[in-house]
Amino acid sequence: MSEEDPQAPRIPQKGIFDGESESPGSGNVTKNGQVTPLSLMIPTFESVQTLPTPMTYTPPGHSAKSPRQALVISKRRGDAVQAAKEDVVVQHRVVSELFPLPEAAQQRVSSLPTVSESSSTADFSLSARNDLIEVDTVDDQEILTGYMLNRLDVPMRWKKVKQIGSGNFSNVFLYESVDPIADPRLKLVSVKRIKYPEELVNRRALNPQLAKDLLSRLESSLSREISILKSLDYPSIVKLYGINNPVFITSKKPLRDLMLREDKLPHCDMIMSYCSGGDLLVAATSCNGKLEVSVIQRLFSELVMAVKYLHDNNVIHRDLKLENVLLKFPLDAIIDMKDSPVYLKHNLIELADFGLCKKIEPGELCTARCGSEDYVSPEILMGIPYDGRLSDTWALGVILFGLLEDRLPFDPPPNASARQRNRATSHRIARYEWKWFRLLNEDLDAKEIVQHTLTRKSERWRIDQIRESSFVKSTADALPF
Ligand SMILES: Nc1ncnc2c1ncn2[C@@H]1O[C@H](COP(=O)(O)OP(=O)(O)OP(=O)(O)O)[C@@H](O)[C@H]1O
Repeated sequence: MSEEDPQAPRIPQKGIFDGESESPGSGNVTKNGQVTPLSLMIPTFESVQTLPTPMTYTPPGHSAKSPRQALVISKRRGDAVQAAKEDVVVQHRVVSELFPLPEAAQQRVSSLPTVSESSSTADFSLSARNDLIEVDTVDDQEILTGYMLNRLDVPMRWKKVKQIGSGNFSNVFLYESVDPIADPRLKLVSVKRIKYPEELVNRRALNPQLAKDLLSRLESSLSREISILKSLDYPSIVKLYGINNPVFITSKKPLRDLMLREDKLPHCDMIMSYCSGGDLLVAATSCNGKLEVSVIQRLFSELVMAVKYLHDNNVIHRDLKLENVLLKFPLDAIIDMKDSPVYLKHNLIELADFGLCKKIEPGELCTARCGSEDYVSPEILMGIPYDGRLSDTWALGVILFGLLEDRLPFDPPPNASARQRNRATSHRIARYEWKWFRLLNEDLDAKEIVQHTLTRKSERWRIDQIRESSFVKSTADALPF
């Protein structure tokens, strides 16, 4: 596809937002002059019928948002503070879900890759099977045997220390080497253990077609994540060192191959670099809004360099968010380093979670509606083909705003009325409805980045423009990588 916008469906009704032609904040004006909220429906577009689909799955018994409105609010974010305080990992189900649950029709699910981005399910080995799938679950595995990407023939062993994270698709653990190792980076590693959809694990009423579909999506996203991570080499991007089974590296259809061999769904452990500072969401939240602008500038500039590396290599991330920016050291240690030469010499972050990334052709547009609710761009919400690099720079704007304002831009504003609070985040995103509060009267060059990224795509800054902005340039120029 060309870089030009394809012929997206035009919306005939007045007052319905089309993501490009309406000005932010506009709506239907009634006879008495009141503005009614916009309706967000697109009649047809490939597999998309109704928009926006809220990009969150809320499991029964969980409320999607807690009433507090700050960076600490909502879903995983609400849990994050509690988790940080109690040093526990909180289970959460939010966003960027590749796997619809069987009851998805009634529930709120996001991130279904369109057919063009999923692999074919036609020859999936399950097709010949009955509807029972045995899953090799290893939740309590204390000793992990793994193979380095460059030495797939030599097993190495690590011992589990603790769980350090949890996402929709994985649990993440800290492991420590039990063998003598030459490379000190392999002493402490993080292990991303892929979570299989619960329906597969519990073997609940699984329709074989659905099972095939789920497994096919799982396999394609897993293979994509592994192959792209293998190809990346940048200090500020998480490193994939090894894997628990070489078949995940050597085969293009590892799940099918392993299922044929072992007659059960194999577990997948990705052995990766460890970031002892945890994720930026928890770190920033623990500062209670007191993160200094100079520290934000240092971390954000490095993040911009990481995303520039990706885009220069035709890779889009599609799930940029505070939770996926990992700190190499605890935030306190980073702040204490500020006056040391180390501060600008070494990478302080690693960008993680490449589960939704994609290698693209230079002008290619994407169609998969994926991402995380708070960070997703209007064009993805609208279901029109999108330039993944511009959706990444939108997400960078959300991240920077979040760090500067201590709240995410499309959360209900601090002074929101009850009606505004009840409105979906996607509604505010589609209307580009965000405002400065804390920084309203501040003259800060960081603000121009937010202004030029949280805007319609025809005006949105690309990564090189963010890199050259005054807020990023001075720091990025000083980094040796
Ligand atoms: N290398 C690492 N070092 C330290 N912590 C990590 C590392 N990798 C992941 N984590 C922690 O685990 C969490 C989940 O990891 P990750 O985002 O890769 O999983 P996921 O299942 O793909 O998540 P999501 O639901 O956001 O897609 C991260 O937010 C982070 O807190």
